Amino acid sequence: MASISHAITTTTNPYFNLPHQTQTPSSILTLSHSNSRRVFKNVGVFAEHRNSSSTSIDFNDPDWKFKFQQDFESRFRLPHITDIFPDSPPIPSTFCLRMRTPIGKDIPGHYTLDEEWNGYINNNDRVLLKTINYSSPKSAGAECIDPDCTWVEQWVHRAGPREKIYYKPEDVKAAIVTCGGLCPGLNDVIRQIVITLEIYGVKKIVGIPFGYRGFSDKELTEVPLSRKVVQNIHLSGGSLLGVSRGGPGVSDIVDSLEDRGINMLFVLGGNGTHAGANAIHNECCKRRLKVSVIGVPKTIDNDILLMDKTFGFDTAVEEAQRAINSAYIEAHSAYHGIGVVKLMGRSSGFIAMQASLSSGQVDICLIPEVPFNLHGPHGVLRHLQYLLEMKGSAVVCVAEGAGQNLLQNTNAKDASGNIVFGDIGVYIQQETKKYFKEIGVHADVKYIDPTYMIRACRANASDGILCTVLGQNAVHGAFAGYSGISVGICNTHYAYFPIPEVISHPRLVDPNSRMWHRCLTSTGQPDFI
Ligand SMILES: Nc1ncnc2c1ncn2[C@@H]1O[C@H](COP(=O)(O)OP(=O)(O)O)[C@@H](O)[C@H]1O
Ligand SMILES: O=P(O)(O)OC[C@H]1O[C@](O)(COP(=O)(O)O)[C@@H](O)[C@@H]1O
Ligand SMILES: [Mg+2]
Repeated sequence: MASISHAITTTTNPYFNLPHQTQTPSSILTLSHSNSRRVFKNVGVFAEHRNSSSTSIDFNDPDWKFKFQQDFESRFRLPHITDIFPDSPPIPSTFCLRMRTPIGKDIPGHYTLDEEWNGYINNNDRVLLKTINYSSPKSAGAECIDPDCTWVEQWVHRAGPREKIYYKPEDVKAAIVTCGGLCPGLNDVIRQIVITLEIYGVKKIVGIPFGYRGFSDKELTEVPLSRKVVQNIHLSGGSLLGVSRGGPGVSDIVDSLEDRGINMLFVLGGNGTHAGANAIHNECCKRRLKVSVIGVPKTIDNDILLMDKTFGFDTAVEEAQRAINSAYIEAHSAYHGIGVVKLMGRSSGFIAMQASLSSGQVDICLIPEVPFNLHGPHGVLRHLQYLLEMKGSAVVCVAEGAGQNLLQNTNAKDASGNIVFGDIGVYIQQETKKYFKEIGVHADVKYIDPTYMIRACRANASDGILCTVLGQNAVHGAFAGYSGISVGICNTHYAYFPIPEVISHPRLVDPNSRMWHRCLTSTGQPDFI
């Protein structure tokens, strides 16, 4: 309901002051949320930054912000091989862009065609991690550090080629391994890593087959990689090297690295794989091995912290919306049709949320982060009945990890230790059929499970670019001497992160975020509690 109130807007920069009714009459129209049924939970909680150091901050200390930033800087410091080998000499980079020096040397302010310009990243370059200044902890999606939601700058390390490198290309044996489930773009990243390594001058490049398992299984042999081998692999989905879950322990993997003489390891995988990569890095440090371990986050679930998105996610959403479209057409063409689509998303509902948003054909979106009831006056089934009455058909999009409390716990785990979920899609399908039968209303329920179809496809253009940049930056990070790091996109820039910071917990959809609110606005669904 709209209500009249008197308010004064405050703004610090007159040039960016948005025109507003407050600037003419003194009374303005503000939107009251008194009608809203939504409960805004966790207001003021910084979703991605919950950590022991920041929760122990004494905000009465006038220096708290300075101390927080110091702590942040040390947490985001990138492990470097000079931590173990302080005398390791830096050498001039063999990755050279000088042939591509900008022309127009006579134009003032432009670099000249001499030593000055080379296209390298300065080690002190930083990327701003958070770009919104929330003026109130009650702002939708506010991620706050202190109770007043004060602006605190948080900087992470910019990714890219450095002027000095810590490996002679002729001494490098690089290996690539792809672990976990499939994800669109794996081949694009493999390809770009190989191409960039070759540009640095590396000759020994191998692929480890079938994830970490390839380090221990004697029947699996290394795959020699070169530009020629990888030239066209991005034209198809999957992974040239194969993937797997489970596999040997960290100690066995590092034994294998030693035996094979591998000193650069590129690990493509999700949070499990990254936990493994970090453990491999730590073990190499313990054994005093000069090895760079670099992670490239791979997961259609998009559940890695601090990044705009992970590669393959966009493609998965695009494919998922095709399935939703089919469900919509089926439902819309049937008398009292209901389409149910189950999408991946173990603990995070990003695919379901984004696919619902992009398709615009979903009436009910269910994700693991938001509890719901199926039965009862506010349950999903009652709303489906309402939708059939009002519009004759309905589409439900459910993430695989949603509503697990409604199912029997199987206690089963996969080879990597991930919980095997009950099938929420099948359950919703069955319960829906039962419900409408019981109330004597005809309902034609169609269930679509496109799970493996959405991750086995080739990367789309946007993911193709992301993969290319991530692959290149992974190699730059290794040559720069970093280890135990991961590369990601952050506010459209590329950054390196210490692995523990991006996997401390799975990234989740924040039910207070604007994106989830937008999804709810789009579906028009109520709360199901
Ligand atoms: N905490 C961990 N420490 C070491 N290795 C791990 C850990 N969790 C998973 N792994 C290994 O990482 C690989 C991939 O993990 P998984 O959870 O299946 O996929 P993802 O990396 O996509 O999350 C598996 O080979 C698994 O054994
Ligand atoms: O059947 P699989 O291969 O275990 O994969 C299923 C899992 O793969 C995923 O798509 C991605 O998981 P990972 O990021 O761990 O590879 C999950 O959403 C899903 O639970
Ligand atoms: Mg995982």
